[in-house]
Amino acid sequence: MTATPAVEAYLVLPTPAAYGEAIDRLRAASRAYYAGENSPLDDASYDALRLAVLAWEAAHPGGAPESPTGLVADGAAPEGDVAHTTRLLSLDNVFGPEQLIAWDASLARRLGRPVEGGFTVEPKLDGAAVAARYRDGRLAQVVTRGDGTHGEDVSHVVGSVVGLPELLAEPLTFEVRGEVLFTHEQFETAQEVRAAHGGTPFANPRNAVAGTLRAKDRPYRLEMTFWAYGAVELDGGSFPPSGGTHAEVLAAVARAGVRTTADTPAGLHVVSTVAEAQERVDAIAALRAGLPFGIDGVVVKANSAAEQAAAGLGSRFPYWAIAYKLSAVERQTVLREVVWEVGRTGVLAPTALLDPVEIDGSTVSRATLHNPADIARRGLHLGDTVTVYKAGDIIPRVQAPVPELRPADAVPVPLPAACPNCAGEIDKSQERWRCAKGAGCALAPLVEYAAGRDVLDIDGLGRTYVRALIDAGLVTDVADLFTLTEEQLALAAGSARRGAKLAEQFALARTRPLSRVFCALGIRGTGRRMSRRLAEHFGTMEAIRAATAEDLLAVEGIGPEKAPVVVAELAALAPVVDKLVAAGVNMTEPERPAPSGAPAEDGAAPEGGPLAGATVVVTGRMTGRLDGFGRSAMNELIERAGGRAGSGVNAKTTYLVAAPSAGGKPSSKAVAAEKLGVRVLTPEAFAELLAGLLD
Ligand SMILES: NC(=O)c1ccc[n+]([C@@H]2O[C@H](COP(=O)([O-])OP(=O)(O)OC[C@H]3O[C@@H](n4cnc5c(N)ncnc54)[C@H](O)[C@@H]3O)[C@@H](O)[C@H]2O)c1
Ligand SMILES: [Zn+2]
Repeated sequence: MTATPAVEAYLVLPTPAAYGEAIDRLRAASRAYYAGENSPLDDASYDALRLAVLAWEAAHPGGAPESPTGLVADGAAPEGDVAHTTRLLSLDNVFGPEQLIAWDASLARRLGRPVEGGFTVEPKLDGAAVAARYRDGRLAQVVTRGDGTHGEDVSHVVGSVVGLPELLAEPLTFEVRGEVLFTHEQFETAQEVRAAHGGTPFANPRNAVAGTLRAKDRPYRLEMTFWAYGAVELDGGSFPPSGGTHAEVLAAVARAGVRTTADTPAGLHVVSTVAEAQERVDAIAALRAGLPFGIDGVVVKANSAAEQAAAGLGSRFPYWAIAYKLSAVERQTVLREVVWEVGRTGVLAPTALLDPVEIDGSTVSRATLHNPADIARRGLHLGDTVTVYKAGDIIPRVQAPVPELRPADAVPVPLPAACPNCAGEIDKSQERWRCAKGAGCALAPLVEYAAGRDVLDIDGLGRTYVRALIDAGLVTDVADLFTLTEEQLALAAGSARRGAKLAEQFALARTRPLSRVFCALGIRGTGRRMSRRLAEHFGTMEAIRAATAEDLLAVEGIGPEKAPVVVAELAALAPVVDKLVAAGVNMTEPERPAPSGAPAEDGAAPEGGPLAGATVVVTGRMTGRLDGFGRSAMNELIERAGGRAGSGVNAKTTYLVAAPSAGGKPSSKAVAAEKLGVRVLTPEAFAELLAGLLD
């Protein structure tokens, strides 16, 4: 897989007037962007416009002395008064493999020979550049990039940036340069803290960094993270040692106690040729969706300090480094409508309908929203231009509105007054609203889910039969499934033969473990994993029913908010559970044989187990003994073996379980695993490892 170019379609500016207008738009966008305000353009649109301006300038040399394209931050960064030790520059971009090769060739022309010292490849962290000055081991000052020669003093952030310690173990004096950003987790927290203080939500993590660096008198502090990608001498000090390579400088910085790009899950890689660099770029691109922070590209640098010095600096960027841009994962589009659907547990799920927009290789026209409180916190209006985020195979989500672009007739997103499914009352006691009928409201999705392979596994009971049974009034809750006669089934299934087959399946379904039966009930917050934990902890349905909210707190993942909800909903479902018991459905969880050594106490994840301490990522269809194991069955298996199931391959992954793909082309996860030296196991080999658990 090759990382796809971010911008494929180039705009063409037809007239000098269009060119002038484009420059004005760029400048206005940059001013907002670098000040941490909402830009009227998303990055992809900004980049496309900038490329058009560059193309016009190339065709009309000397035409525009006032153009921002040659300046750091388009000359639009807020003015600062702290002089940089040496200029702190931006990076030039490439958008594809050919351009990377061309960059290598241009570097060779500057050096008068091909690059000999090799290259480094590291993530392009999507935050804001800062220079942090350590004097005698103490963090003395933090300065923004500004216009590249002068930046703003933002030392007020000292103490709230992970990776940038206030005190080093040794009394070193030097300046470290790197990126400050909000990890996804820190960003979520930041949004909550900000909302709690009545602030408007940040449009995205990058924008939040720019704003947070500049905000000196906020009543709250937001934690951010720093990773260094360079260091220079300060006050004539002798650190970092000169003459080394880029990788050596970062290693020295790391030893001093400051985090570097090498410490990120994407890592810092040293390679000899630009072809190898391209492979690393692709590998990091494949990791992107699973990274705990945003990246907008991959940076390739000449590793040798001598070659860096020989290549030199331009006005806007160094010639010895290049940013390989990845496609934007965030775009702006218009929020047209919000639809509400009732899920299997009766929860009302809002979905945003958007003007279609291309993000990360697919067209997005729907995105998830969380709940009414969250919609209100974000201040979303119908008609708003909103930022939408999507990476890899995650479900697109609406991040925030751009209030500056709100049309006059925009209205706050209307919230439903009645259940959109049954028109009944809504229970608003929790942040996630729910039909007062609970799982009883949306019977079809509940029964379809219950019949699914990962739950009661009633083969042959698909959507159509479920609807037919409900329409005929034969099924009014999940328990009714088990009292259906063969004749009734035959009627719904359309033939006696199929009816008999279904009856056989129902007989099997009666024997499923408690965890699956419990999951079929549709209690809020009890998906497959939570149902399994509950069943393993209590052992029998009777014990779960007898449990108080306090008893439930002993189960991992159940907190004081969820516990009473589970107790109340289970109590409300008493008639259904009684009917299930009467129909002879199994109500116990089989004892798990403790895999090895330590017996599993209270059904908690075993301490030992063949996968103890391991993180396992699974991709593709399983084969051999694991044939038919879906994602949740695999996760269950991994957890039972004492391991942790991961979703994306990164440096912490122990194994990737992947069937060799039919076309012979490895999946992006397999490519990433190979680059990171993660062991790849076939489903057969993995089954072998867990043989004791599969019998
Ligand atoms: N939406 C808008 O209105 C708007 C306006 C201006 C700029 N932008 C976006 O910003 C980009 C240009 O901004 P820029 O000039 O700040 O450059 P940039 O952000 O594209 O690249 C340079 C920066 O990358 C950062 N960086 C991250 N990881 C790095 C690493 N490992 N090594 C070295 N540097 C690393 C540094 O902060 C450096 O200053 C545009 O391509 C555009 O996408 C958007
Ligand atoms: Zn309802």
